[in-house]
Amino acid sequence: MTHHILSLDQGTTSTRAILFDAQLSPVATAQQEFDQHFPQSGWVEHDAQDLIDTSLAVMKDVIEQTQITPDAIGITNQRETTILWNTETGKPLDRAIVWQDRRTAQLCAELKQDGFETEITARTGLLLDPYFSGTKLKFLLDKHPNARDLARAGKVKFGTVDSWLIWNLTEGRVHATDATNAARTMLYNIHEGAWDSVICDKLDIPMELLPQVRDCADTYGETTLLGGSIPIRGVAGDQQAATVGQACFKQGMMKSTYGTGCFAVLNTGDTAVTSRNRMLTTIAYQLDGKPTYALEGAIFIAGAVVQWLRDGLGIIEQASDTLELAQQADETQSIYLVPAFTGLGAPHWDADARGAIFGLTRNTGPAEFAKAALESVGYQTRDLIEAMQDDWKASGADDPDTSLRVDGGMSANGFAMQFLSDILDAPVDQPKHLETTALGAAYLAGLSMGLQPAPHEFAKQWKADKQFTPNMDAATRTKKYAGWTTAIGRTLTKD
Ligand SMILES: Nc1ncnc2c1ncn2[C@@H]1O[C@H](COP(=O)(O)OP(=O)(O)O)[C@@H](O)[C@H]1O
Ligand SMILES: O=P(O)(O)OC[C@H](O)CO
Repeated sequence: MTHHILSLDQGTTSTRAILFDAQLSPVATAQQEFDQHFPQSGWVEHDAQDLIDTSLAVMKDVIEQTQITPDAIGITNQRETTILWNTETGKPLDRAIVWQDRRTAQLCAELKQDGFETEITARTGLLLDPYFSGTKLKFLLDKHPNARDLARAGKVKFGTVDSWLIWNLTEGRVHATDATNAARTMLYNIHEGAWDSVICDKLDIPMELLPQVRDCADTYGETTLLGGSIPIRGVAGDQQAATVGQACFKQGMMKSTYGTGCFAVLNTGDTAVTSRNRMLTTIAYQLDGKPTYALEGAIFIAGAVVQWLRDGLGIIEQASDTLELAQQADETQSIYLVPAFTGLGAPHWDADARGAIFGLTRNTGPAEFAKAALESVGYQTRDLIEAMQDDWKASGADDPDTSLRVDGGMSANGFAMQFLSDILDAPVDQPKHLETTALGAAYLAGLSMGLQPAPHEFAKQWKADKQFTPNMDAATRTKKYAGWTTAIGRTLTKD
């Protein structure tokens, strides 16, 4: 009998549901955007109820479109975003603090001065940065003075978005997260596979409020809110779900997702590789109680630079216009756009850097801007990949895979992907369905139900729809990348 899995992808700007059939082909899709709240400079919040409402709406939509009740649900989500709620009222204590929110920068700086970053990295694989949940949670507990006592009495719980969704979908019966989401909280010891009491003590976080950590393919209760009783059987953070969806199951394999930002993940297998280049050590996925580790690099601005060309400069009408425009650019101009609109992420981690453009002449126009914007994504990816590969080789491992699997909205841009291949001097592989995040969550749920084959069998089904191969001579590549390195050097606010 054929079966269907409903994948829920709760992202930063929108919530999507995709119903997959037994072959993991998409059957129906629904999407809803929700409001972003910016109460102060550098603060980003979501109304936690919006995340529930849009999730229920899109899931009901695909069920209504198809009249199919899915066999299971897989959840994938924006990571790190922090929610605290009262278990008696079911209401959040505050708005969700989103991963992009920088309000705890000062607290992180103080903890760094105390020398606490070494502890954080050794235990969690992360850096001491406001990006992660730990200091956001401390902020919320400090703001609501009785929250700690209520937490100790089991009346206040914490969760990343996955836990909040599971709690609501199971109507308060299950308080759980998966290992990949836990690994982004800065409270989870990725080596021991347990919440870390030293970090929780330091941040004054009562451990009673933390969710139970489970595998990515596991049981997460059932929901009766969509008609019938549907089990939740797969959970992973969105970048990790994309790693699964891209079938990067062997160590040395890499994927890079190009949405608003870009997140590159390198599977390092059983080894949690410590970075000497300020990359993150994280969990790619956890199956049968066994974590598979990864190195991760995050670029905050990728497709968002194209949005800026459209909404900020008004030089294009839609994102895809950049392709033709970039092809018309004057080859003799060397324009570098460093899109540090919200600082620079890995490997620089310079929160104070701001965007810059170099090499302008009187002949510079929209075409050169478009080209420089698309190229900036390739250059930034090379920065990440070189840092991760260096870490990987320094760990004594064999050379990593040279090919890069790409997905996400911006990977539809042929100019950007060809330049990426040129500047990396490596093949860039694109699968047919770019919705690999949702696919990964559906696969995990199917695996847990026994409806999908083991990872190595699933990996055989992965096919590149398009491959970009390097077509740039070595001298040009070296010269162009040297120009980028100079541009970055002139943009950074610190050495
Ligand atoms: N053809 C294209 N060329 C360049 N950028 C694109 C193209 N299509 C989409 N994008 C960019 O990709 C992003 C949307 O991708 P998506 O995967 O939906 O992102 P997210 O999940 O972060 O919202 C936008 O920032 C948009 O500017
Ligand atoms: O929701 P996205 O696709 O922008 O992904 C956000 C990341 O999970 C943040 O770490």
